[in-house]
Amino acid sequence: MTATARPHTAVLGGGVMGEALVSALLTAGWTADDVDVTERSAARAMELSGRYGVRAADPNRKAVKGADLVLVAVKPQVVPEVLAEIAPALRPGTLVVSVAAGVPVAVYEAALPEGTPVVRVMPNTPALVGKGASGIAPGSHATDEHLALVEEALAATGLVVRVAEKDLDAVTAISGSGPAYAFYLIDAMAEAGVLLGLTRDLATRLAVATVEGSAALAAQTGDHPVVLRERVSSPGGTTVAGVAALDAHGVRAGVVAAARAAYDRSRALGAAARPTPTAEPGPARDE
Ligand SMILES: NC(=O)C1=CN([C@@H]2O[C@H](COP(=O)(O)OP(=O)(O)OC[C@H]3O[C@@H](n4cnc5c(N)ncnc54)[C@H](O)[C@@H]3O)[C@@H](O)[C@H]2O)C=CC1
Ligand SMILES: O=C(O)[C@@H]1CCC=N1
Repeated sequence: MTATARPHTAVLGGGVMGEALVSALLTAGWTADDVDVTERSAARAMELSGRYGVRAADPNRKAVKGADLVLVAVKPQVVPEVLAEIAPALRPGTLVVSVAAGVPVAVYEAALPEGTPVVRVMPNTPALVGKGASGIAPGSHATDEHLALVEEALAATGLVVRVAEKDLDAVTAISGSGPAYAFYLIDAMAEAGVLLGLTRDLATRLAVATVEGSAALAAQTGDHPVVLRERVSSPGGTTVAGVAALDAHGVRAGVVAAARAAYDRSRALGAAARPTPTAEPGPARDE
Protein backbone atom coordinates (compact mmCIF):
# COMPACT_ATOMS: atom_id res chain seq x y z
CA MET A 1 0.00 0.00 0.00
CA THR A 2 1.44 3.43 -0.89
CA ALA A 3 1.16 6.34 1.50
CA THR A 4 -1.09 9.23 0.45
CA ALA A 5 0.98 12.08 -1.02
CA ARG A 6 0.93 15.20 1.13
CA PRO A 7 1.24 18.73 -0.22
CA HIS A 8 4.75 20.10 0.04
CA THR A 9 4.56 22.44 3.01
CA ALA A 10 6.58 25.47 4.10
CA VAL A 11 6.28 26.55 7.73
CA LEU A 12 7.45 30.16 8.02
CA GLY A 13 8.72 30.78 11.55
CA GLY A 14 9.88 27.91 13.72
CA GLY A 15 9.09 29.25 17.19
CA VAL A 16 6.70 27.71 19.71
CA MET A 17 3.77 27.48 17.32
CA GLY A 18 5.85 26.72 14.20
CA GLU A 19 7.34 23.75 16.00
CA ALA A 20 3.89 22.58 17.13
CA LEU A 21 2.77 22.72 13.48
CA VAL A 22 5.80 20.78 12.23
CA SER A 23 5.26 18.12 14.86
CA ALA A 24 1.53 17.92 14.00
CA LEU A 25 2.25 17.57 10.26
CA LEU A 26 4.70 14.73 10.86
CA THR A 27 2.19 12.95 13.11
CA ALA A 28 -0.55 13.46 10.51
CA GLY A 29 1.40 11.62 7.80
CA TRP A 30 3.64 14.28 6.25
CA THR A 31 7.23 13.02 5.89
CA ALA A 32 10.24 15.16 6.82
CA ASP A 33 10.88 15.57 3.06
CA ASP A 34 7.42 17.14 2.69
CA VAL A 35 8.19 19.95 5.15
CA ASP A 36 10.46 23.01 4.97
CA VAL A 37 10.77 25.36 7.95
CA THR A 38 12.19 28.86 7.72
CA GLU A 39 13.76 30.59 10.68
CA ARG A 40 15.39 33.93 11.26
CA SER A 41 17.56 32.33 13.96
CA ALA A 42 20.15 29.94 12.47
CA ALA A 43 20.56 28.18 15.82
CA ARG A 44 16.83 27.53 16.04
CA ALA A 45 16.78 26.29 12.42
CA MET A 46 19.51 23.76 13.25
CA GLU A 47 17.65 22.68 16.35
CA LEU A 48 14.47 22.01 14.37
CA SER A 49 16.17 20.15 11.53
CA GLY A 50 18.05 18.08 14.13
CA ARG A 51 14.88 17.28 16.06
CA TYR A 52 12.52 16.56 13.15
CA GLY A 53 14.76 15.93 10.11
CA VAL A 54 13.02 18.71 8.18
CA ARG A 55 14.86 21.15 5.91
CA ALA A 56 15.31 24.46 7.70
CA ALA A 57 17.95 26.28 5.70
CA ASP A 58 16.04 28.26 3.07
CA PRO A 59 14.86 31.86 3.20
CA ASN A 60 11.09 32.41 3.09
CA ARG A 61 10.92 33.22 -0.60
CA LYS A 62 12.83 30.11 -1.65
CA ALA A 63 10.83 27.85 0.68
CA VAL A 64 7.45 28.95 -0.68
CA LYS A 65 8.51 28.53 -4.32
CA GLY A 66 8.14 24.76 -4.10
CA ALA A 67 5.23 24.73 -1.67
CA ASP A 68 1.57 23.81 -2.16
CA LEU A 69 0.80 24.75 1.42
CA VAL A 70 2.37 27.65 3.33
CA LEU A 71 1.88 27.97 7.09
CA VAL A 72 2.68 31.44 8.44
CA ALA A 73 3.81 31.20 12.08
CA VAL A 74 5.70 34.45 12.66
CA LYS A 75 4.59 37.14 15.09
CA PRO A 76 1.69 39.33 13.90
CA GLN A 77 4.03 42.34 13.67
CA VAL A 78 6.27 40.42 11.22
CA VAL A 79 3.45 39.17 8.98
CA PRO A 80 3.36 42.17 6.58
CA GLU A 81 7.09 41.95 5.78
CA VAL A 82 6.90 38.17 5.31
CA LEU A 83 3.92 38.53 2.94
CA ALA A 84 5.76 41.15 0.89
CA GLU A 85 8.74 38.79 0.71
CA ILE A 86 6.82 35.69 -0.40
CA ALA A 87 4.14 37.22 -2.64
CA PRO A 88 6.21 37.18 -5.86
CA ALA A 89 7.28 33.56 -5.33
CA LEU A 90 3.92 31.93 -4.51
CA ARG A 91 2.66 29.45 -7.08
CA PRO A 92 -0.94 29.95 -8.24
CA GLY A 93 -3.21 27.80 -6.10
CA THR A 94 -0.85 27.53 -3.11
CA LEU A 95 -2.91 27.64 0.08
CA VAL A 96 -1.65 30.18 2.64
CA VAL A 97 -2.61 29.42 6.24
CA SER A 98 -1.76 31.76 9.09
CA VAL A 99 -1.82 31.28 12.84
CA ALA A 100 -0.95 34.92 13.58
CA ALA A 101 -3.22 36.46 16.19
CA GLY A 102 -5.46 39.26 15.05
CA VAL A 103 -4.19 39.75 11.49
CA PRO A 104 -7.29 39.76 9.26
CA VAL A 105 -7.67 37.70 6.08
CA ALA A 106 -7.98 41.02 4.22
CA VAL A 107 -4.31 41.79 5.00
CA TYR A 108 -3.18 38.53 3.36
CA GLU A 109 -5.49 38.92 0.39
CA ALA A 110 -4.29 42.49 -0.24
CA ALA A 111 -0.61 41.52 -0.02
CA LEU A 112 -0.72 38.24 -1.96
CA PRO A 113 -1.48 37.64 -5.66
CA GLU A 114 -5.16 37.94 -6.65
CA GLY A 115 -7.07 34.73 -5.98
CA THR A 116 -4.68 33.27 -3.39
CA PRO A 117 -6.65 31.02 -1.04
CA VAL A 118 -6.11 31.97 2.62
CA VAL A 119 -7.24 30.27 5.83
CA ARG A 120 -6.72 31.74 9.29
CA VAL A 121 -6.18 29.40 12.22
CA MET A 122 -6.11 30.16 15.92
CA PRO A 123 -4.48 27.15 17.63
CA ASN A 124 -3.16 26.80 21.18
CA THR A 125 -0.12 25.19 22.78
CA PRO A 126 -1.82 22.02 24.10
CA ALA A 127 -1.66 21.07 20.40
CA LEU A 128 1.85 19.91 21.34
CA VAL A 129 0.29 16.97 23.22
CA GLY A 130 -2.68 16.42 20.89
CA LYS A 131 -5.06 18.22 23.27
CA GLY A 132 -5.26 21.57 21.50
CA ALA A 133 -8.27 23.59 20.37
CA SER A 134 -8.17 25.48 17.06
CA GLY A 135 -10.65 27.72 15.29
CA ILE A 136 -10.24 27.93 11.52
CA ALA A 137 -11.81 30.54 9.23
CA PRO A 138 -11.68 30.77 5.42
CA GLY A 139 -10.75 33.77 3.31
CA SER A 140 -12.77 34.74 0.25
CA HIS A 141 -10.93 32.35 -2.13
CA ALA A 142 -10.73 29.37 0.24
CA THR A 143 -13.02 26.44 -0.56
CA ASP A 144 -14.34 23.53 1.44
CA GLU A 145 -11.40 21.48 0.09
CA HIS A 146 -8.95 24.04 1.45
CA LEU A 147 -10.59 23.88 4.89
CA ALA A 148 -10.50 20.08 4.71
CA LEU A 149 -6.76 20.22 3.95
CA VAL A 150 -6.20 22.46 6.98
CA GLU A 151 -8.20 20.02 9.12
CA GLU A 152 -6.01 17.19 7.80
CA ALA A 153 -2.84 19.15 8.62
CA LEU A 154 -4.13 19.84 12.15
CA ALA A 155 -5.55 16.34 12.70
CA ALA A 156 -2.96 15.50 15.37
CA THR A 157 -3.44 18.72 17.33
CA GLY A 158 -6.83 18.04 18.95
CA LEU A 159 -10.16 19.79 18.48
CA VAL A 160 -10.53 21.79 15.23
CA VAL A 161 -13.69 23.86 14.69
CA ARG A 162 -14.77 25.94 11.70
CA VAL A 163 -15.77 29.49 12.67
CA ALA A 164 -16.54 32.75 10.92
CA GLU A 165 -13.58 35.12 10.75
CA LYS A 166 -15.45 37.68 12.87
CA ASP A 167 -15.28 35.23 15.78
CA LEU A 168 -11.53 34.60 15.66
CA ASP A 169 -10.62 37.41 18.09
CA ALA A 170 -12.97 35.80 20.63
CA VAL A 171 -11.50 32.35 19.91
CA THR A 172 -8.06 33.89 20.50
CA ALA A 173 -9.21 35.32 23.84
CA ILE A 174 -10.71 32.02 25.05
CA SER A 175 -8.73 29.07 23.64
CA GLY A 176 -5.71 30.76 22.02
CA SER A 177 -4.64 32.55 25.20
CA GLY A 178 -6.69 30.28 27.48
CA PRO A 179 -3.91 27.80 28.34
CA ALA A 180 -2.12 30.65 30.11
CA TYR A 181 -5.21 31.25 32.28
CA ALA A 182 -5.30 27.52 33.12
CA PHE A 183 -1.58 27.49 33.97
CA TYR A 184 -2.15 30.60 36.11
CA LEU A 185 -4.82 28.70 38.04
CA ILE A 186 -2.61 25.62 38.40
CA ASP A 187 0.25 27.76 39.67
CA ALA A 188 -2.02 29.57 42.14
CA MET A 189 -3.45 26.28 43.44
CA ALA A 190 0.02 24.81 43.86
CA GLU A 191 1.25 27.92 45.65
CA ALA A 192 -1.75 27.73 47.97
CA GLY A 193 -0.90 24.11 48.72
CA VAL A 194 2.62 25.14 49.70
CA LEU A 195 1.15 27.86 51.92
CA LEU A 196 -0.93 25.17 53.64
CA GLY A 197 2.12 23.01 54.27
CA LEU A 198 2.35 20.62 51.28
CA THR A 199 5.63 20.16 49.46
CA ARG A 200 5.81 22.06 46.16
CA ASP A 201 6.14 18.84 44.19
CA LEU A 202 3.08 17.26 45.78
CA ALA A 203 1.03 20.47 45.58
CA THR A 204 1.87 20.87 41.87
CA ARG A 205 1.06 17.25 41.03
CA LEU A 206 -2.29 17.55 42.85
CA ALA A 207 -3.13 20.83 41.09
CA VAL A 208 -2.25 19.51 37.61
CA ALA A 209 -4.17 16.26 38.10
CA THR A 210 -7.18 18.15 39.46
CA VAL A 211 -7.39 20.55 36.51
CA GLU A 212 -6.74 17.75 34.01
CA GLY A 213 -9.34 15.50 35.65
CA SER A 214 -11.94 18.26 35.87
CA ALA A 215 -11.52 19.08 32.16
CA ALA A 216 -11.81 15.38 31.28
CA LEU A 217 -14.97 15.03 33.41
CA ALA A 218 -16.56 18.08 31.76
CA ALA A 219 -15.61 16.81 28.29
CA GLN A 220 -16.76 13.22 28.85
CA THR A 221 -20.06 13.93 30.63
CA GLY A 222 -21.01 17.04 28.64
CA ASP A 223 -22.60 18.26 31.87
CA HIS A 224 -22.84 21.99 32.50
CA PRO A 225 -19.91 23.30 34.59
CA VAL A 226 -22.37 24.60 37.19
CA VAL A 227 -23.83 21.11 37.64
CA LEU A 228 -20.34 19.63 37.97
CA ARG A 229 -19.45 22.30 40.52
CA GLU A 230 -22.62 21.59 42.52
CA ARG A 231 -21.63 17.91 42.73
CA VAL A 232 -18.40 18.89 44.48
CA SER A 233 -20.19 21.25 46.86
CA SER A 234 -21.64 19.49 49.90
CA PRO A 235 -24.11 21.64 51.88
CA GLY A 236 -22.23 23.52 54.58
CA GLY A 237 -18.99 21.90 53.37
CA THR A 238 -15.54 22.96 52.30
CA THR A 239 -16.18 23.66 48.62
CA VAL A 240 -18.95 26.24 49.03
CA ALA A 241 -16.68 28.01 51.48
CA GLY A 242 -13.88 28.00 48.88
CA VAL A 243 -16.08 29.10 45.97
CA ALA A 244 -17.60 31.90 48.06
CA ALA A 245 -14.05 33.16 48.63
CA LEU A 246 -13.39 33.05 44.85
CA ASP A 247 -16.52 35.16 44.31
CA ALA A 248 -15.58 37.57 47.10
CA HIS A 249 -12.20 38.09 45.44
CA GLY A 250 -13.72 38.75 42.03
CA VAL A 251 -12.07 35.78 40.31
CA ARG A 252 -14.94 35.32 37.82
CA ALA A 253 -14.83 39.03 36.94
CA GLY A 254 -11.06 38.70 36.60
CA VAL A 255 -11.41 35.89 34.05
CA VAL A 256 -13.92 37.90 32.04
CA ALA A 257 -11.61 40.93 32.15
CA ALA A 258 -8.67 38.78 31.03
CA ALA A 259 -10.60 37.50 28.01
CA ARG A 260 -11.77 41.02 27.16
CA ALA A 261 -8.19 42.34 27.34
CA ALA A 262 -6.91 39.52 25.10
CA TYR A 263 -9.76 40.18 22.63
CA ASP A 264 -8.94 43.89 22.53
CA ARG A 265 -5.25 43.13 22.04
CA SER A 266 -6.05 40.75 19.17
CA ARG A 267 -8.06 43.48 17.46
CA ALA A 268 -5.27 46.01 18.01
CA LEU A 269 -2.70 43.63 16.48
CA GLY A 270 -4.98 43.24 13.49
CA ALA A 271 -5.45 46.98 13.09
CA ALA A 272 -1.68 47.52 13.25
CA ALA A 273 -1.11 44.97 10.46
CA ARG A 274 -3.51 46.66 8.03
CA PRO A 275 -1.72 48.52 5.24
CA THR A 276 -2.00 52.29 5.12
CA PRO A 277 -4.64 53.38 2.54
CA THR A 278 -1.91 54.52 0.11
CA ALA A 279 -0.14 51.14 0.01
CA GLU A 280 -0.19 49.32 -3.35
CA PRO A 281 -1.77 45.84 -3.12
CA GLY A 282 -1.67 42.97 -5.61
CA PRO A 283 2.00 42.21 -6.36
CA ALA A 284 3.00 40.25 -9.46
CA ARG A 285 4.50 36.75 -9.16
CA ASP A 286 8.11 35.91 -10.08
CA GLU A 287 8.33 34.55 -13.63
N1 LIG B 1 2.38 30.69 21.29
C1 LIG B 1 1.06 30.50 21.26
O1 LIG B 1 0.45 30.01 22.22
C2 LIG B 1 0.27 30.87 20.05
C3 LIG B 1 0.82 31.63 19.05
N2 LIG B 1 0.05 31.97 17.96
C4 LIG B 1 0.63 32.78 16.90
O2 LIG B 1 1.74 32.08 16.39
C5 LIG B 1 2.67 33.05 15.88
C6 LIG B 1 4.05 32.70 16.41
O3 LIG B 1 4.01 32.80 17.80
P1 LIG B 1 5.06 32.01 18.69
O4 LIG B 1 5.41 30.74 18.03
O5 LIG B 1 4.54 32.02 20.07
O6 LIG B 1 6.30 33.03 18.60
P2 LIG B 1 7.84 32.72 18.63
O7 LIG B 1 8.52 34.00 18.90
O8 LIG B 1 8.11 31.54 19.50
O9 LIG B 1 8.15 32.26 17.12
C7 LIG B 1 8.30 33.13 16.05
C8 LIG B 1 9.50 32.61 15.26
O10 LIG B 1 9.56 33.32 14.03
C9 LIG B 1 10.93 33.52 13.73
N3 LIG B 1 11.00 34.61 12.77
C10 LIG B 1 10.97 35.95 13.01
N4 LIG B 1 11.01 36.64 11.86
C11 LIG B 1 11.04 35.70 10.87
C12 LIG B 1 11.07 35.80 9.46
N5 LIG B 1 11.07 36.98 8.83
N6 LIG B 1 11.08 34.64 8.75
C13 LIG B 1 11.09 33.44 9.38
N7 LIG B 1 11.08 33.30 10.72
C14 LIG B 1 11.04 34.43 11.45
C15 LIG B 1 11.56 33.81 15.05
O11 LIG B 1 12.98 33.57 15.00
C16 LIG B 1 10.83 32.87 15.98
O12 LIG B 1 11.50 31.63 16.14
C17 LIG B 1 2.20 34.41 16.31
O13 LIG B 1 1.66 35.08 15.20
C18 LIG B 1 1.14 34.13 17.35
O14 LIG B 1 0.11 35.10 17.33
C19 LIG B 1 -1.23 31.54 17.81
C20 LIG B 1 -1.81 30.78 18.76
C21 LIG B 1 -1.13 30.40 19.98
O1 LIG C 1 -0.13 35.71 23.15
C1 LIG C 1 -0.30 35.71 21.93
O2 LIG C 1 -0.34 36.79 21.30
C2 LIG C 1 -0.49 34.41 21.21
C3 LIG C 1 -1.81 34.36 20.48
C4 LIG C 1 -2.67 33.46 21.31
C5 LIG C 1 -1.75 32.85 22.25
N1 LIG C 1 -0.56 33.33 22.15
